[in-house]
Amino acid sequence: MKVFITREIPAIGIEILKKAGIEIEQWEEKRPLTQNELIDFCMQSDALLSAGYNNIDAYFLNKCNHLKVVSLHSVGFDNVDVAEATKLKIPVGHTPGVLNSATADIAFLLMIAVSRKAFYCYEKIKKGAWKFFEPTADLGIELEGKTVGIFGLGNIGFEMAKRCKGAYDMKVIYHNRTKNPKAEKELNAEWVSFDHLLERSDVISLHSNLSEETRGKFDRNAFQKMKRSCIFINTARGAIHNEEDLIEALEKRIIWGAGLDVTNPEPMDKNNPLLTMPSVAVLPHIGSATVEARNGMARIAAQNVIAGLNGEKLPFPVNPEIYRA
Ligand SMILES: NC(=O)C1=CN([C@@H]2O[C@H](COP(=O)(O)OP(=O)(O)OC[C@H]3O[C@@H](n4cnc5c(N)ncnc54)[C@H](O)[C@@H]3O)[C@@H](O)[C@H]2O)C=CC1
Ligand SMILES: O=C(O)C(=O)CO
Repeated sequence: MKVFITREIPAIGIEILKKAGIEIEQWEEKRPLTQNELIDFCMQSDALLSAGYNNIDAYFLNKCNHLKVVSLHSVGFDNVDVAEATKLKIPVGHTPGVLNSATADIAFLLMIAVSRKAFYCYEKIKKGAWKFFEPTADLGIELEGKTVGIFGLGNIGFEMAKRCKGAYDMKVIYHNRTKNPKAEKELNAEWVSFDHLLERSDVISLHSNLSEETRGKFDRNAFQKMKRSCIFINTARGAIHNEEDLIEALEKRIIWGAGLDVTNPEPMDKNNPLLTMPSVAVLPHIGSATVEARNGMARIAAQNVIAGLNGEKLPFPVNPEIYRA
């Protein structure tokens, strides 16, 4: 049995696969594979371990419908046509849980960085523009006792809410498809409608999946409903907000600031106007970039491959319905 891996992953994942006697072929180049290259490699393999947001669409899946498993080295699965995989009975695996703390830390870091214009002030020093102490310059806003609105209160959203509550005694409100009893009990979190989330939050932090329902949901209309002092944080997926509308909202001071770990497209162009705005902080999609999280992801991704190749239920399937009936 052979697995094709689309980018270097932590050694623990390779060790687990080797121990299970699985042959490994890995993409060695730094550039991302084209879809045709991906198809060519997968034609020679029984499983795919996708570690670089490859486009796993209906075309790919139908070409490679012999695959016994598509294992993602990520929790997000918006790069996969899951409905088509399910139709073709190809199990898709992902890596939930192990990256909750790492990703919530980045959301929390961005929130504080934006509230105090930290990235902008750092750039100021590097440019030699720090001349003297100015009592009215670079003023931020404080977070203590403010309201954080979580959009998508699942695993990572819960960890972000916990940090906000614990560090700043923030009031937690959230908008999610379903209510989250654990967050309501432990964090006194309150479910609110989408409009109330926009209107009441001092900080809005996105933690939902990217889907056709959430694509572009944070647009001009949404920004206009937010407080003028609102800080907008996105560590979920860049396509959940409309970038043009976000730039406009910041330029016209409709909202106060924004912190992004994810952009659309990625990488962000170095001349993007967001990169020079005082109350904006941008990071290059490093939410899960800790040793602990990445090792956990590699381990789970390898375990999903092994289960798929053995014809067993994946430990962490995205489409568990293929095992029913
Ligand atoms: N920046 C980074 O490096 C990382 C980004 N992510 C992103 O974070 C997302 C969330 O990850 P988890 O918390 O593990 O997933 P999760 O499945 O535990 O939580 C997602 C939550 O969003 C909710 N949701 C989905 N669509 C919604 C809608 N239309 N309206 C309201 N709520 C909705 C779901 O009900 C669920 O509670 C991933 O899908 C991924 O895109 C994940 C890890 C790292
Ligand atoms: O897991 C994900 O979905 C990421 O974005 C990176 O870990």
